[in-house]
Amino acid sequence: MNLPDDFVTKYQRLLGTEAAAFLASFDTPSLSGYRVNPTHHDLPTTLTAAPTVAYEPLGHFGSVSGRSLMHQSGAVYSQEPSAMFVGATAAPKVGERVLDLCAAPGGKTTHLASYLQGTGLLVTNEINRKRVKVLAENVERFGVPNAVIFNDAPEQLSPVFPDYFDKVLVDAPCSGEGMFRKDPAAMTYWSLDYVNDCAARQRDILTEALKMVKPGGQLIYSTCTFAPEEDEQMMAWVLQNFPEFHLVPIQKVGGVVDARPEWADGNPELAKAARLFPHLMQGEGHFVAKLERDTGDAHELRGSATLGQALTRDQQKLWQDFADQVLGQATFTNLVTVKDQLFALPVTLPDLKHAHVFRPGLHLGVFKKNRFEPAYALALASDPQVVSRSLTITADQWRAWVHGDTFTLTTAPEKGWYLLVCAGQPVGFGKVVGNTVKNFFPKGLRFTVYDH
Ligand SMILES: C[S@@+](CC[C@H](N)C(=O)[O-])C[C@H]1O[C@@H](n2cnc3c(N)ncnc32)[C@H](O)[C@@H]1O
Repeated sequence: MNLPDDFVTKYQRLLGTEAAAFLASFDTPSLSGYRVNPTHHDLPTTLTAAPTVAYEPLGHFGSVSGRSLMHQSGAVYSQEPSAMFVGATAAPKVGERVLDLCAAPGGKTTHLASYLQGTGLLVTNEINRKRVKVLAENVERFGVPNAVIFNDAPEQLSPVFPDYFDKVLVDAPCSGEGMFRKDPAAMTYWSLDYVNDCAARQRDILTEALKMVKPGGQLIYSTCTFAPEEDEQMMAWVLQNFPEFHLVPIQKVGGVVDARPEWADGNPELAKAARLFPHLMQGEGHFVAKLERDTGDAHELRGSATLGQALTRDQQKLWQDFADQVLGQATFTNLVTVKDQLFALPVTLPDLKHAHVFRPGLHLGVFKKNRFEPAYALALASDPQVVSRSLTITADQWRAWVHGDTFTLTTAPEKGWYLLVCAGQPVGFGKVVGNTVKNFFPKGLRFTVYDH
């Protein structure tokens, strides 16, 4: 691989005798990976028996097509193996309040969601307007029920959530050196100056992110770059400027190694952070650190967010009829409508000030005149083993479904909405009329499955 000259010189100087192995790793193939969704059942053994990633039991080596049933239904999330170390380090506990500040396209967010198991609160934010849509699609696809999605700059969120979260993840925009092997295009905008620009932006992001960690809470900082300016030096800067934070050790397995204090101010504490080098482990380059805030008093929050409107009596009845008939024992609380769209909010949020909510919670559906149409997001968050009305479809019918076509059944079941299930996986809500299944697969997500 034709690496930038300045890059080669810099890492020869930093790594000394190790540099040859490091630089040679850029000419070896990058590895793909995926995480399985722990809320899904009946996954094929071809997925679950593939070699696992040392630090993440849900993670496997291998690739899953974006046009496959397992991908579409949210049974898996494709993620580069080293990136899984970030979520595994954060490992939020059931019931915690978690913030993913730089979240699109959603790899870490969906991973954090697997740890939370639908409990607590997952605030997931993306500053970029286009990218927040992709984040929302992935959160929906993975069937995450407890996420609120924001589209804000960190400085818009920090006044809303002071001292609020048990865990804050800053998966920072960075110079991307760790991705050169997987995505050589990342080299085109790289320069020594770019590294310094990224570091300046990371200091701004961290300044706001640290304000949102509650006393005793943790901030996980990660990059996919080798640059010490963005890694050890960034953590040294936090320790020097925010004395209520200290680094806590990270368990290192599978070739993950200590960070390099000598690449910053020499503070031995920095070795508690982790480096993932492609010449030492199976994955791309990453840096991960875990900061913890001292215990103490938290800022008292006043006021609460007014999100959406309460349901009218008619809307309540339409929703309840649908829930009783199709969902069975599924229960959702905190229901609100936003322009006739129905959402279940995970919890009461504090006063949102000037923040921008992109999705206030799980999208349940939409009220249209005198009927209720269930949402795709609700289908993918539904458990086929729990809902009372489901329809098992064949692989060919699934292909028609994701292509946007109606399809016919050999017998006509009772008219109405059904959770369509293919090979045990939820794939959407279809409306059965006679022996026809009307297609409600979202237009923007439709695709063609080609034969190999
Ligand atoms: C490394 S990517 C995040 C990847 C994501 N965590 C995942 O695992 O899928 C960094 C993200 O930070 C966003 N970003 C860029 N500038 C930012 C800023 N000033 N504040 C917050 N986020 C920013 C980018 O748009 C990008 O989506």
